[in-house]
Amino acid sequence: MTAQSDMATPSGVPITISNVSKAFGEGTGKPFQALKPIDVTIPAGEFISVVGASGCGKSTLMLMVAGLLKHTTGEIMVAGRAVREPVTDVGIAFQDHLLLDFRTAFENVMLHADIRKMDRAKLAVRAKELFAQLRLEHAMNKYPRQLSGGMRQRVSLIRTLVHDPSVILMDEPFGALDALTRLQVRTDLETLWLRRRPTVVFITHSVEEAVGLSDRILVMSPSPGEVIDDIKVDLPRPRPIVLGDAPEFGAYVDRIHRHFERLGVLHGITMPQATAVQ
Ligand SMILES: Nc1ncnc2c1ncn2[C@@H]1O[C@H](COP(=O)(O)OP(=O)(O)OP(=O)(O)O)[C@@H](O)[C@H]1O
Repeated sequence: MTAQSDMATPSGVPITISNVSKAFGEGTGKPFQALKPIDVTIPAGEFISVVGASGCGKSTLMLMVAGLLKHTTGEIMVAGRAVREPVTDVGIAFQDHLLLDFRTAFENVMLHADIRKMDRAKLAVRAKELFAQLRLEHAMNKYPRQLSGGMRQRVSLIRTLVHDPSVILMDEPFGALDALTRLQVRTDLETLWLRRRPTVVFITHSVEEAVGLSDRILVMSPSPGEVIDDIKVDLPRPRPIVLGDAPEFGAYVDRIHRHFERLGVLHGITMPQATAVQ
């Protein structure tokens, strides 16, 4: 297990979200308040997850941090600079792997060389290193249609990480995977994150996945979303691939489920009082 003090120096940068809200359709006479004001400070190198009911505004928040959507109020700072346009030192992953059919896995990863005008030889070295770390060397020269869903998503993960961005934004990246593959990719992500510690904002519907991966979890209320709990996950790393049996893990999961039950997002939960984290 890795003590906090033994972990790699963060390559990530801090993110500050101050009084940030979002209303869609402003000026139409019928604006829709998607997010209430949010205040969150994310230190460099932290892995933070956001959980909440469908439609509570998780993706909206992520897109605003990426500078791909304008916030209605407040200020977002990434590495001390106000976000007013798309952030470039970032890796973004979505539920859909978004690989190009006509490029091999390797050439999909190398897209950055074309788009970001990066040194191709240097990027290729890093790409091969990541393919090896994820045990995917055999897939490098295959086309997406020749790969399984899990392999495609891992190639997409490599593409998200290959340029070593300071910030990684992931929107339900494992949502389309089967349960077993999901466990494996989660563990792979933690391994890769521990090596360089970029700052990660990870959106998931899986409370277990959030606890398995995060330093901290933001719990959001149903729409219009606001942060109703900010939980520090004090568990050693690397975390085991199957977390279910550890009582301290279950206590975090229970705490989040209880919020969802109180808010009417989940119904009929009966959980042991003894393990609840306060
Ligand atoms: N461009 C838009 N115009 C109008 N409303 C929008 C727009 N984008 C999102 N919304 C609305 O804002 C709310 C928040 O959407 P968002 O996609 O951020 O939720 P989410 O928590 O990520 O949901 P899910 O978990 O289902 O992906 C939803 O009610 C959605 O319909």
